[in-house]
Amino acid sequence: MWRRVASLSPLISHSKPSIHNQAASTFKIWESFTSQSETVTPSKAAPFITFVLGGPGSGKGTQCAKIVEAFGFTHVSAGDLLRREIASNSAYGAVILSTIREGKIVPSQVTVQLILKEMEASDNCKFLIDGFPRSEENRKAFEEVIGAEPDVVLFFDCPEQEMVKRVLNRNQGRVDDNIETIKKRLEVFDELNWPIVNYYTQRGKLHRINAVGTVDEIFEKVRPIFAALSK
Ligand SMILES: Nc1ncnc2c1ncn2[C@@H]1O[C@H](COP(=O)(O)OP(=O)(O)O)[C@@H](O)[C@H]1O
Ligand SMILES: Nc1ccn([C@H]2C[C@H](O)[C@@H](COP(=O)(O)OP(=O)(O)O)O2)c(=O)n1
Ligand SMILES: [Mg+2]
Repeated sequence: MWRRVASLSPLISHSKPSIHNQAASTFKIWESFTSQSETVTPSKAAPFITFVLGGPGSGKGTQCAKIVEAFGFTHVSAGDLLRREIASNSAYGAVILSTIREGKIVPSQVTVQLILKEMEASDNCKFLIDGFPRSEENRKAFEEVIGAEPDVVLFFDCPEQEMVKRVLNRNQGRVDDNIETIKKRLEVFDELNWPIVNYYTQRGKLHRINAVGTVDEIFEKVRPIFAALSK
């Protein structure tokens, strides 16, 4: 495992080394990495982070499962973490539920803390952060709290009509998988997603993937991105 991660390390970049070092102390994995190889410098041993963008129903979760299987990432789904929070009747649960039901975005502070906790609890160092960031506010909050930028950003680009069709057929009993909420989610997505896409395009990190096709066809476009990194 370490060798694979070490081989990914030349592609790992971090824009704010000082904040990163500060946040690094919060990662158990950081300590284990730095003690595992004498050739590894701290900046190379940081977590390898992939953000997974795309509208509702674009296939993020489905492709994440394939990436986990093929490349050993840990899947951190922002939506799943928020739904877990609702189910646990936590202090934030009611607010999260009404926000999701309205098709809006939960305050970044809440989501980033949940993501951070999940990353801290993992022994893995390769993370797929699915459904995040969904706004510039999300993106900035992550950078401030975690102190690192993603190494790779995937964007599953899917026509609205196809996304609506998939969400309505999803059948997972989700409160937001109904036509009224989907319309709102698509409006929010259209309003907030493009600045994020533009930001990571400018930074040379974005991989735009046409999300129309079978699950396997789409994964064949995803695979080379990670295969190249682990060479
Ligand atoms: N390429 C695809 N073609 C058709 N249906 C798909 C495809 N990928 C995923 N699905 C289905 O569409 C629905 C939404 O997929 P999901 O992975 O949950 O998307 P997201 O996480 O982006 O909302 C699910 O029911 C899933 O099985
Ligand atoms: N970064 C995030 C991710 C999800 N949410 C909320 C709002 C989203 O509509 C719901 C569901 O997110 P999820 O990623 O599970 O949704 P899809 O898989 O794209 O259908 O959670 C959020 O507020 N902030
Ligand atoms: Mg999903």
